[in-house]
Amino acid sequence: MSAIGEVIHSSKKIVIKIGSNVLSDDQGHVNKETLHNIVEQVAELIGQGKHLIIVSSGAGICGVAAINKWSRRGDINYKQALCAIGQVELMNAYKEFFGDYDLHVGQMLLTRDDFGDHIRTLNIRNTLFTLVDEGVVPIINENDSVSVEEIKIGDNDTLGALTATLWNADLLIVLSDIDGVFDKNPKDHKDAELIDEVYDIDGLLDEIDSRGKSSFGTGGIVTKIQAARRVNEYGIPMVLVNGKKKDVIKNAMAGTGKGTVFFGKQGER
Ligand SMILES: Nc1ncnc2c1ncn2[C@@H]1O[C@H](COP(=O)(O)OP(=O)(O)O)[C@@H](O)[C@H]1O
Ligand SMILES: N[C@@H](CCC(=O)OP(=O)(O)O)C(=O)O
Repeated sequence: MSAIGEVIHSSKKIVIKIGSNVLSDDQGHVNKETLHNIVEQVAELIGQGKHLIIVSSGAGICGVAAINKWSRRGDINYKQALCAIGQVELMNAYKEFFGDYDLHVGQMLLTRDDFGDHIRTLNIRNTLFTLVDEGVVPIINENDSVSVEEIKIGDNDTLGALTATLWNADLLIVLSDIDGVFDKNPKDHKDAELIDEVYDIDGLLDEIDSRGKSSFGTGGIVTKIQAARRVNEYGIPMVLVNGKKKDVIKNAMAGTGKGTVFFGKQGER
């Protein structure tokens, strides 16, 4: 079996982070086919007895499509208003699609402060454990409408990693719009080569060109690598695969398909 397949099979508690570009089309409408396929795969994992938490981006871009204006407004109050609108669109889609599998969803909107406060982290943990124990799928996003610069987490790769460590997950899966980490941006370079296993993150950062990100993305590949570093420090591996590809998790488990798995030094074999 492939390393990615093995790591997903052997993990019981999994956090899946889904990027804006995976969820929305070029105009910002929820990409229903892709999202439904991801939900189907999550439902299947739950059916196999795994515990799942979703960290979902996409509020901002779904807000643009929903209200059909303000897309070019740079002012923070408009950005926050768009997230308030788009978060509803996003959750409507999740509620509808998980409903097809008789699964309920619960929304949690968090800020950086929540992760720095002992009582709040305890409450987050309690809520997460209760939802998951009761078979409900928690869907987390940053609380963008209240997150001014000073208290912002800033990107959901980091939020995914913070969630994975807080919940003591066995694995973080990041779904983006690329097949994994390459030696250079595959969107700009046809000859970019995929790196399928990473044990040394400092070495990786020295080795690759990490410039550029997708149109709606926030952090690019750098925040994904930082997220890997964060979870690897706790002994949690991270898998990066292309969430736009149909059945990507299923195929990874079957040993087909591409991706990068970050084991970190602790996972060195
Ligand atoms: N070396 C690299 N390997 C893979 N992707 C890269 C690399 N350098 C830059 N990128 C860019 O990072 C993007 C993914 O990050 P981002 O746009 O933030 O996505 P998401 O919305 O999934 O968080 C890719 O679309 C790609 O253009
Ligand atoms: N919280 C923001 C997403 C921030 C973010 O990190 O986006 P992405 O890089 O697409 O994962 C939103 O919902 O629009």
